[in-house]
Amino acid sequence: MQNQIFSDNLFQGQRVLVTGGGTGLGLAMAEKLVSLGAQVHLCGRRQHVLEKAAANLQASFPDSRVFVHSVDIRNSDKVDQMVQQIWDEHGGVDALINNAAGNFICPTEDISINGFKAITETVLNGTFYVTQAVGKRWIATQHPGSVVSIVVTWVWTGSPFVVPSAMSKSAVDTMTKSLAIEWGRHGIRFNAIAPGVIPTEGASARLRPTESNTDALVSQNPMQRLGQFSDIANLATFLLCPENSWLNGQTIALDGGDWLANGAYFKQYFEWDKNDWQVARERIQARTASVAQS
Ligand SMILES: CCCCCC(=O)SCCNC(=O)CCNC(=O)[C@H](O)C(C)(C)COP(=O)(O)OP(=O)(O)OC[C@H]1O[C@@H](n2cnc3c(N)ncnc32)[C@H](O)[C@@H]1OP(=O)(O)O
Ligand SMILES: NC(=O)c1ccc[n+]([C@@H]2O[C@H](COP(=O)([O-])OP(=O)(O)OC[C@H]3O[C@@H](n4cnc5c(N)ncnc54)[C@H](OP(=O)(O)O)[C@@H]3O)[C@@H](O)[C@H]2O)c1
Repeated sequence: MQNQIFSDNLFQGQRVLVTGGGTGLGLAMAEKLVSLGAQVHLCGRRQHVLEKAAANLQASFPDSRVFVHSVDIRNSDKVDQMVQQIWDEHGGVDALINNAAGNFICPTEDISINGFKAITETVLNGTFYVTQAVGKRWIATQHPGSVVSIVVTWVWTGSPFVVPSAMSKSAVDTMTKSLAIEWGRHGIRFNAIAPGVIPTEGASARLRPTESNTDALVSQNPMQRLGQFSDIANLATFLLCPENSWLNGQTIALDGGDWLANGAYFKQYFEWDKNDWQVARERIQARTASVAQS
């Protein structure tokens, strides 16, 4: 089942850095690449989460080579140190998946500047720091490379109640197109995936903190289902395949056609009153605190 679309060992000899690779969609993409022979580097802030993910991958794929890097991508110096270490100790990477992100729902008029920065400095600045640190080494060594960035369908629709994320993901979408042009001549490709809802613990806790029933999301979707890890793992793998060397500058929606049919998410939150928002905020912040302490 795992390797139905792709031939075994397709990524043998390929080395891939996955930001936010210790959980959710990042881990799903990393697992797929490992299953096809890739060496992967997982980056995230929480060392124990990364170590657990790496141990599980190594248990499932005993020949795999998985390395972890506990780094907050908002810190440009730490990002550069991580990438230099990867080059010094492992000879670099051949591909990068920009997947790490932060987000929470909040009426825009109520977001503090710190809240705005927590999201934008991760999604916009952090993505740039990692991309530049990797890309400049590829250019210096005339090494071809491929970047896949995970954005979201609200780069086309906009989205209420997640405006710092929407602004930042649009910037990453624009980076994808811009660097596809600027760095194409160095053999570096840029593409992006814009998923619809693929349930993960991290996203559900921060975007749907008070509702776990997804029936309405399923029934509104043209394909009558939500996304699965295999959906994004397969598309990321396809985009990163070195054989796809003319596939550059594209952002591909992966949502079963949902945004075409329904537009922006979160319109149901227009019904919420102050109390609903307070409850949502408390739940999101309790979740962030429990994750930080775990
Ligand atoms: C269709 C689906 C699309 C999915 C799109 C996604 O990206 S889903 C990705 C989901 N995954 C994640 O978000 C994982 C990582 N997220 C996180 O770690 C957190 O959620 C985070 C973004 C806030 C970053 O955590 P930090 O520990 O750096 O930040 P910290 O907890 O100190 O909060 C920073 C500021 O944000 C404010 N803040 C946090 N949660 C808030 C909330 N619900 N409503 C209002 N404000 C909030 C805090 O009060 C603080 O401001 P003050 O100091 O002013 O009080
Ligand atoms: N799930 C969906 O429905 C959906 C839809 C569209 C797009 N997306 C996108 O898919 C990506 C993955 O989301 P997910 O649903 O899998 O959520 P997730 O599990 O919460 O993933 C976010 C990852 O980013 C890491 N991270 C967050 N801030 C970081 C920072 N400052 N530095 C380094 N790493 C950081 C987190 O690890 P630490 O907390 O340990 O740092 C975590 O591993 C995100 O880009 C998200 O916007 C998701």
